[in-house]
Amino acid sequence: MHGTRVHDTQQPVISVRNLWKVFGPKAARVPVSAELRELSRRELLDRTSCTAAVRDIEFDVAPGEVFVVMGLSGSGKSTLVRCLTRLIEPTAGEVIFEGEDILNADEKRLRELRRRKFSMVFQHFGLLPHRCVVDNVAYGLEIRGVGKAERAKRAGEVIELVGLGGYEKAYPDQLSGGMQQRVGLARALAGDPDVLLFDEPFSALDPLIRRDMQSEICRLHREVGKTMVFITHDLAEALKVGDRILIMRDGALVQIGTGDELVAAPADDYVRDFVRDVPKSHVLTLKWIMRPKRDDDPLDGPELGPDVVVREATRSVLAAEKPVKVVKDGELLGIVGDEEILSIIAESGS
Ligand SMILES: Nc1ncnc2c1ncn2[C@@H]1O[C@H](COP(=O)(O)OP(=O)(O)OP(=O)(O)O)[C@@H](O)[C@H]1O
Repeated sequence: MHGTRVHDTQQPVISVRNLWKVFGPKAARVPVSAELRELSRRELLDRTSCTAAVRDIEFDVAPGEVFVVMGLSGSGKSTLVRCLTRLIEPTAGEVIFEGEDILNADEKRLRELRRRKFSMVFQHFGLLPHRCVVDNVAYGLEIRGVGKAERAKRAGEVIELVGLGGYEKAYPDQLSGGMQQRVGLARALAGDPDVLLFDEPFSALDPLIRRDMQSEICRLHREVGKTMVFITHDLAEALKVGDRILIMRDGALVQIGTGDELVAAPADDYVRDFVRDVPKSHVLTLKWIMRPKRDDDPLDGPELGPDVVVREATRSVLAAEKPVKVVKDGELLGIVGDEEILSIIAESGS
């Protein structure tokens, strides 16, 4: 969802600092021991019978951002996201939500936060089988004590929003997987939470339906602008829905960046492996491929911005008789000619 960028001046919705989740006996000693903290996953398990599922993670999520957490199976994605609402109790660290450290919240406050501020969408929908669509969607509102007429009105609105108008009285087993997940989405949106958390929501769906649902998330995000934290192990999905992507390995943070940053400048071989098959021309923007101006460059060619995706610029660069100037706020940042474009296209295999 390009275009929504993080602004440094905005107060983050979620700030995570030095977060650890260790499973196993006497887990709390691990984050505070200079020696144990440094052990590899295997060494830690052998020495202490503990698994550090989340190791010293830090990040901020900006208002309205779609923040993706990605990594191979077992890298700690689900544990990390569950720690954000204390569905899993963190071992150490801070989770600041709208200025409040929720690790200090008591049970009552935590229940309130989960009911009003966060909503989670799971891979296996978690719908109530004996309730029709509208009653599933309204369930959270019912628990909050919202009156019947208001529940029905709000449920009707979000059912329309996710494209399920007409199915209000259907039961979950009468719906396809994609439609059931739309019900899951409507249910999550019904309570108007500040943050939506998605745990691999589309992994159980057929590839075509999955693609539709990814587009649906982009559309919903444009329409409602909610802050979202989205777990996936699929890079194409991460690139499609995410403003920024956090890559995890063995519980630790490897890199955080926008899709083009990860593809252009992977932090290590693990990230490089993830992004290897991404068609570069679809992700990289002109700022990554431009070269410095040379003295003999004609400067009366067309202008394009640094954030134009290479694929979108290809036609105009190749059609232009002069090299294209990459310009932002009137400043010449660099030059892109046929050579720069063609080398990226060749690498992309597209
Ligand atoms: N309750 C638990 N007790 C002990 N170890 C656990 C527990 N839950 C998770 N782990 C371990 O923590 C690590 C991270 O698991 P987690 O499920 O967070 O990874 P993931 O990246 O979400 O994987 P997947 O994509 O397969 O769901 C794994 O090694 C897992 O075995």
